[in-house]
Amino acid sequence: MVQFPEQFRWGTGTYSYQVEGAAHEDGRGESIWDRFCATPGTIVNNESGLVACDHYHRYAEDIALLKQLGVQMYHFSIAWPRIMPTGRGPVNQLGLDFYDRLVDALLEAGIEPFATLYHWDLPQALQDELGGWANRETAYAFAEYVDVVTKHFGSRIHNWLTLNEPAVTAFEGHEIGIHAPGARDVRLAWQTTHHFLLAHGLAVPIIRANGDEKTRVGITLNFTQLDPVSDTPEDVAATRFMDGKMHRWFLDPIFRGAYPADVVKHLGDYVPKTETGDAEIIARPLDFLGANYYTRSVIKHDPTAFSEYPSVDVEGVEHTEMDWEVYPRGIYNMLTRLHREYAVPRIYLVENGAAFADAVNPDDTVDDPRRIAYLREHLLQVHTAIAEGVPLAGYSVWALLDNFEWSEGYRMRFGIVYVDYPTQKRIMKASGHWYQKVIASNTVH
Ligand SMILES: CO[C@H](O)c1c[n+]2c([nH]1)[C@H](O)[C@@H](O)[C@H](O)[C@H]2CO
Repeated sequence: MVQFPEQFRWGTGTYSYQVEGAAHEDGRGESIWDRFCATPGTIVNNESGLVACDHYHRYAEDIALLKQLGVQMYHFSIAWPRIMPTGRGPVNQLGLDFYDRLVDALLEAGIEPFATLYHWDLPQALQDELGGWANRETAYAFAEYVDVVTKHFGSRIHNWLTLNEPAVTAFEGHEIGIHAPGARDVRLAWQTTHHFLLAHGLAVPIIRANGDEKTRVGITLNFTQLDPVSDTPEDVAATRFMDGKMHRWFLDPIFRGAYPADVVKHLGDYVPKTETGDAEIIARPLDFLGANYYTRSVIKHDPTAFSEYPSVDVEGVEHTEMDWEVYPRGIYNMLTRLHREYAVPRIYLVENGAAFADAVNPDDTVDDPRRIAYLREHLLQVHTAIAEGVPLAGYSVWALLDNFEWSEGYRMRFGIVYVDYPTQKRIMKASGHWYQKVIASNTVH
């Protein structure tokens, strides 16, 4: 049994496009994910976030679940297309009204809102008019949107995350093309990384100016344990590059003020175009780093590869429904690395969880022992990292609800609460009951 620190905060989360639904309601504008999902063949079963978990209407019921769990914090994202339906200019009051209801209900429930300003749902109008994140102008449009939102919520929301996982939306959305907007252009993908980071840096002082003495600002980055399939120089070099692409390309400009030289060298003339002053904007000091961890990837060299090296499947070990290896030690490695190599002032673990084939029993219960085991093993590693001095202030399990899992649609269930989509009935899974006890006792057995 391990005891977590006194002030340690427990949470969970959802994100706008994955749970809200109400895609055409109350003035919400089209997002690139609405457009992407409308393109046949992009999403399993051609599903979309049009209805999702109907959280837009059922948020009070979902906050009651948060209260039942006993969480102290709740991660959610604000949908830019609800606030500024065309991305710039006119503000949609009904969009602000929804998040007013959500935030006020969270505060009423004694739950700290952790708001992410961008979780991939760019207004489609900006994709059409500017080319989306390929255009530097979109970073400035993001800054305008951030100003509107933080002026409105700055006295009630004190924990802000500018972006969620710029690496994932940059490369899966613009290089691999399995995420919106579905581009497949290596040069464009790398250029979007710079515009995401610029958007982040532009947002930081705006959030602070519109906040108060309790305002804290961060960004959420994704981390995967990366190991070479062999110790040959080629496999080791391929792994180092992927660590550069997915981790250091974002950590270094934010915490060290420059892109990693080895990746810049590798990219050659594919390196993004930047402007004087960008590095200083991106490196504006943060109060905390949000970190997401799920799995390990074992990387191998491929002589034809340039920007993406393949991973190999590891036999004989547990995998989740996403075919992700269960590798708890990786969360420890990630946390201690951030502390050791980047001296991050404070870290929140924003997402950690697993998809398993959950099913409802005849008595309306959901047994998910594998998710409990996954969470327990990762939390034990988290505790070890904290005991070694990592400034981890809180942990948030992904996710509160089963939800729209991007290109996988609804077949992947990450929730500690089961969602029966046809009826929208919520059922707390065994893992939810287990997590409730963890929070109540602040211990993991
Ligand atoms: C390698 O996993 C990534 O870090 C990652 C995993 N996940 C994410 N990022 C996204 O932030 C969530 O929207 C997903 O629902 C969630 C589960 O897939």
